[in-house]
Amino acid sequence: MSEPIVELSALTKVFGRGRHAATAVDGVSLTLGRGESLGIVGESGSGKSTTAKMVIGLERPSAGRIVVEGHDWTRPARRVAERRRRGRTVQIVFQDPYTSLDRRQTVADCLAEVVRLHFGSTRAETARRVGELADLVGLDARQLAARPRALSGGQRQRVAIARALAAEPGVVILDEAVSALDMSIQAQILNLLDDIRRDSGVSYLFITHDLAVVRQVTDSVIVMRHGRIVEQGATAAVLDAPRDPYTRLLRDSVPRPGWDPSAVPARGGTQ
Ligand SMILES: Nc1ncnc2c1ncn2[C@@H]1O[C@H](COP(=O)(O)OP(=O)(O)OP(=O)(O)O)[C@@H](O)[C@H]1O
Repeated sequence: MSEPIVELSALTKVFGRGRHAATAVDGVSLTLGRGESLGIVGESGSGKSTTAKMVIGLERPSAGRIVVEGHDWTRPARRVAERRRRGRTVQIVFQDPYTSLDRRQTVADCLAEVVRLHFGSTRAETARRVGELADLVGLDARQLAARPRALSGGQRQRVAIARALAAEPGVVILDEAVSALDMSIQAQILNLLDDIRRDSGVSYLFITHDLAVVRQVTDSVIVMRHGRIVEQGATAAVLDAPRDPYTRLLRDSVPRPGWDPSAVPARGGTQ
């Protein structure tokens, strides 16, 4: 494996207290290497997003350790400079970028803001970088001048990806980032993400419930259930010959030619 960029050890998150305590993430350990793409799959509520939120500091771990680029990120950053450094190192793209884009800002202004924040660039440098980012994700001049409401879902997701890349991060977490897009747009965005990774060496943590997406864009995969890792390994090996009954169930639940829904065992069968 390449040099580790994110290392999680026995990461745990318990929401609530006493009788109301619920363990959302239960002792998750994983390593993401520089330039690698790691998938986290599992059904709704299995703890995928909570794991991601702990990495970017949106949730505080109850136990365990987070190390990013060799620095301990388990505790929240106290100083502004440290918060900014962390924000620059790991970026996240959510399923619905509309909620996280400022409706009053043009796309160009939105990207320029991030470039200035992280690099303090001059106007000319910022404009040049915004142009590069737009080229990278395939946004044209008209789209750069538009506000988010005038863009399609796929175009907005390109903006969200460009904004994440504007910080020149080592890691981008993609949390169901292509789930809301129709199949052809999804394929375009996945190809784009693949090209960007090859050219820039960025690492992806790819959170999804969609095994077809995992197969297309990840090198290795982790399968989560009830907050725990039930299986992990190289993506092709896990998907072609799953060892865990839950992974088999996930795989067999995906419709494909000749698929027989009646052959998928009931959930209880995997307990
Ligand atoms: N802020 C919170 N307070 C209490 N419980 C929470 C909170 N956030 C998440 N949970 C619970 O933690 C568990 C894991 O949720 P999480 O969102 O991480 O799952 P997920 O695998 O990402 O699901 P989905 O694919 O639906 O987003 C769920 O049972 C959820 O209800």
